Amino acid sequence: MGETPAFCVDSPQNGFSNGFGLKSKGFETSTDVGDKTFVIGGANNDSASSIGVQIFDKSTGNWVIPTVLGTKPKPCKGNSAVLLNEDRIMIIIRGSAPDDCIWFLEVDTKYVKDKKKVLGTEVVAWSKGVRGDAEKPVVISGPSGVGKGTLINMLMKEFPSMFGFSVSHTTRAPRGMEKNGVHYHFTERSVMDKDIKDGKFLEFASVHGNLYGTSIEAVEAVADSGKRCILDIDVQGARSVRASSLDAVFIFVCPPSMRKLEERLRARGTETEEQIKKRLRNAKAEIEQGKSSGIFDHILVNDNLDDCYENLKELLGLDGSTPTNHKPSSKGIDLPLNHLVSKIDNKILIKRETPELGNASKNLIVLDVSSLRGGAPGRTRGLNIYAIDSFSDGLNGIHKLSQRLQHY
Ligand SMILES: Nc1nc2c(ncn2[C@@H]2O[C@H](COP(=O)(O)OP(=O)(O)O)[C@@H](O)[C@H]2O)c(=O)[nH]1
Ligand SMILES: Nc1ncnc2c1ncn2[C@@H]1O[C@H](COP(=O)(O)OP(=O)(O)O)[C@@H](O)[C@H]1O
Repeated sequence: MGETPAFCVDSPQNGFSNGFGLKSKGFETSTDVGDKTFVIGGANNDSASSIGVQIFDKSTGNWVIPTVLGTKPKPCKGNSAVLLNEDRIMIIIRGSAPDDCIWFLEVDTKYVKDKKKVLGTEVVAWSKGVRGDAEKPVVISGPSGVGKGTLINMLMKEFPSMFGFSVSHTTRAPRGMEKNGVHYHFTERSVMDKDIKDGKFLEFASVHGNLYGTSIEAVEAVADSGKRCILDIDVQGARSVRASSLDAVFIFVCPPSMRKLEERLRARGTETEEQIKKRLRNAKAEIEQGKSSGIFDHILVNDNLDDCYENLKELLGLDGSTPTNHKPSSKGIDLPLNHLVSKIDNKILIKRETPELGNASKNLIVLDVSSLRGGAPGRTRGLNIYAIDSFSDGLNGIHKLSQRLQHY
């Protein structure tokens, strides 16, 4: 048997306690989940550009370096760790920018369990926490030629700083105007098969005889740019995403008739006769599934393009008053550098350690984690944050707390 990792607090300068008996020395914290101890902090083993994660398996006495998915937080001067629902650890990063201080390390969520099965290794996944209901990703599906690409282009043109396109991988050949890395990542089948096996895809499906898939990186690249992610994927892909933790808005676009759909496909002139026939055959089943599967939140009929576009904008909450250069709000959290962390029910209390600024300062920050949504891959939404002025005893009980809560 190996030794259980021991972490002790020497002094506040060298380490800190987060209030739960989870202690760190230097820049690491340790959190027990079942038989495993997750040690989080320092730099990642293979790169100094991200925070490290190691697992001590108490049942075997072995240390394990897990496969770490997701965009990772940068190395930091220390963190506090709070276990939530036995399946994810909330990490509060010390000394980071206000929009970069709350992260979640998923250790046993459905997403992580699925990836463990695929990869056959220990897996953890990072997801950054964002306040409130930062705009959900948008999944758009519909038969070939219905106008998905046209509608998405209109949206991206009108709101360039708001939306980002999830660039899929595909094994199909590029069309004349299509650019690698912009419209698709055009890929060899063997490469894509391997990447799928390695767990790099959120979803994939065989569509009209080619393989298509959304990589985790594609979704995270958009989230990292602070934009709302748009996915143009088929119904099978939408079903997979629905079953994932992405927590998106699902929209299905229907043609006004099969005849109109055929006309559009032919007028586009990008497919051979054989490919057009195949796409029209598949369209019938796709429309049936789109309407009856329960996957989609909204069904849009693309008859008149301008009307359909207006309806799409309305669904996405983009009424006339939305500035076209609007960005999804990503207000951060100004955490005091030195703080103590504790948990009461679904509230995480972050108490300033040195309230020398006096009672006028916000001494206690409360993170309400009762309605978290989403998660890896992508963001964890639904964090609610409050601050309390002069709070003499931060751990005095939830009843007192609730009387004093005020919006931050
Ligand atoms: N599941 C899945 N479907 C995708 C993805 N990317 C594109 N598709 C779908 O594949 C189908 C064919 O796309 P494409 O070859 O661009 O043809 P088009 O729909 O006629 O423009 C469409 O239904 C797309 O929505 C993806 O990453 N995953
Ligand atoms: N409402 C519409 N009325 C007429 N033509 C349309 C309409 N919407 C899109 N189109 C045209 O139909 C063709 C197929 O649209 P596209 O956006 O490429 O479809 P998809 O991405 O769903 O395959 C394009 O030539 C486009 O200009």
